[in-house]
Amino acid sequence: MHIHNLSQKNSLLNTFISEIRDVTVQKDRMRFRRNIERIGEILGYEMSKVLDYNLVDIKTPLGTSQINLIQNDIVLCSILRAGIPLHNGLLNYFDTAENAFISAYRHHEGDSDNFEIIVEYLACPNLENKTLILADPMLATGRSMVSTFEALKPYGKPKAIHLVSTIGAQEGVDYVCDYFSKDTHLWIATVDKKLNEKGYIIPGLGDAGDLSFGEKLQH
Ligand SMILES: O=P(O)(O)OC[C@H]1O[C@H](OP(=O)(O)OP(=O)(O)O)[C@H](O)[C@@H]1O
Ligand SMILES: O=c1cc[nH]c(=O)[nH]1
Ligand SMILES: [Mg+2]
Repeated sequence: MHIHNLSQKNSLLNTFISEIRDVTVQKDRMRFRRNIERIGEILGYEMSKVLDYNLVDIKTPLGTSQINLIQNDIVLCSILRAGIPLHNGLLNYFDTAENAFISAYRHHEGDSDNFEIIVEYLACPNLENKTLILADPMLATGRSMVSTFEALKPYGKPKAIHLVSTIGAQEGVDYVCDYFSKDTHLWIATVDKKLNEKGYIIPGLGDAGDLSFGEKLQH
């Protein structure tokens, strides 16, 4: 897998990462969502550099200008619910993309720290020969990404796969590396060292879904 960990180079991205982590700043729900969206915009821009381009003639009022434009048929698939702000950020730049949505959540049996990933809602276009962007802000164990991709398989074989995330744990990065093919790209804002016993990224940021949309009841 091609891993692009963007925090390895200093940039404005660090400001947005620091704000989604900061226990005080992250309480501003609108700012939290907007920062995830801004990170999505930056990750999308970086990803655009490895897409396929065609030389196109653009007619101006005074002549013709030639420019390379993206020729990939992009399908942007996000994992509900925490994926929504990241989806919006990517869609701000890939404005003609087709869209897919899938829900994945952790189901805990009673008080147990163990959980299974439940995939329920799925709306997806044909993926055959498309460029699939699979977005989820948190890559903790990596199981949501993998379960999601398994559920997408009946929709066709993409010609390229780009995983997009804001904060990952090394364990989750290793897990998706083992599962996805070598030519898959991972675009990630930063990677933390570990997970706690409940599968939360440490230091991470807490629960991205709750921070974006409010706490949900466990069921
Ligand atoms: O890599 P994993 O270990 O699978 O964990 C990451 C998943 O956990 C979060 O979703 P959550 O289950 O909290 O659902 P939510 O979006 O409704 O908050 C997050 O948005 C990912 O989908
Ligand atoms: O740290 C984590 C792990 C999974 N999901 C989150 O929202 N945060
Ligand atoms: Mg959550």
